[in-house]
Amino acid sequence: MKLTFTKMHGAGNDFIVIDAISQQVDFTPAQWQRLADRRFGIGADQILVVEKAQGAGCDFRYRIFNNDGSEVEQCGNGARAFVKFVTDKGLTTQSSIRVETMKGIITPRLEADGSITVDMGAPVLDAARVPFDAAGLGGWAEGQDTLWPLPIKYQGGKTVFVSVVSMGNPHAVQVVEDVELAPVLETGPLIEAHARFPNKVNAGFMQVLDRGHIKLRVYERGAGETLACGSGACAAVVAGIRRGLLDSPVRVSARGGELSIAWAGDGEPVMLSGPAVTVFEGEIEV
Ligand SMILES: N[C@@H](CCC[C@H](N)C(=O)O)C(=O)O
Repeated sequence: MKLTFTKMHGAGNDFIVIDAISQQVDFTPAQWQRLADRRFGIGADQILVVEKAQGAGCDFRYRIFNNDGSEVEQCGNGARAFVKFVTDKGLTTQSSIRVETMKGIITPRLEADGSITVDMGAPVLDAARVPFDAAGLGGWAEGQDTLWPLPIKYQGGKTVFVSVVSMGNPHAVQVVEDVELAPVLETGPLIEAHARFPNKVNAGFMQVLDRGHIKLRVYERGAGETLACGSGACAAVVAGIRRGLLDSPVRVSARGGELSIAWAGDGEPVMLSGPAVTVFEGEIEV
């Protein structure tokens, strides 16, 4: 069958976006993997699938697949691409859209100036619900946050200290001195697959430049290091504010572009803003 798609990105985090309202889309993990493959397929960090809403009061359902074929709960940069896609394709005329994801409802909004802001919902800060297995681990308080020691098999054995946050999907965030020198590619996979995270985890490396500006790299679960991670930016800013290092709003400089995160504190939703760009449209035989 022939599948039409749109190639998009948000700050360099790239997506294949598929309209599954007008097309039959029911692929295996191996097929998703092949579509996202940069040599044998179209190439992308994630595939975003736009479907009709299932529940009342929602406008669409939004499914997300990592480039390893796994289906996941959340994608912040993807949510902005999603809004641009449904708007450009004439699937909605609303500026505020209620979208079902695997982990709840998110509410992205197309602003009058064309920028897109996503209400990502309130972060989950209870370690067990991230999920993170803290049994027998001595975490300690820093500000309102808890830092957890995570032993990893790197350079003969190292311990990294992480904040754990769920933005619908799990994140482990550590503060590093210089993000460009941080061993993201070496330790990212070890943190991603650490036994303390039963669903695996996205590993964030944050350098604090000042109280309103961070540099961030994220080794994404199921996708490797990407040029930006929206939910990772939210998790890093939440951890930084709770640790007493940052004040909202925070500018997040990723390798692929800039994001802006605002958060009023525990129980409040995290607001994510940033770009969404269409690169090309295409058709592929699946
Ligand atoms: N790029 C994303 C997150 C995509 C999902 C993530 N890799 C996971 O497995 O949780 C974003 O912008 O949030």
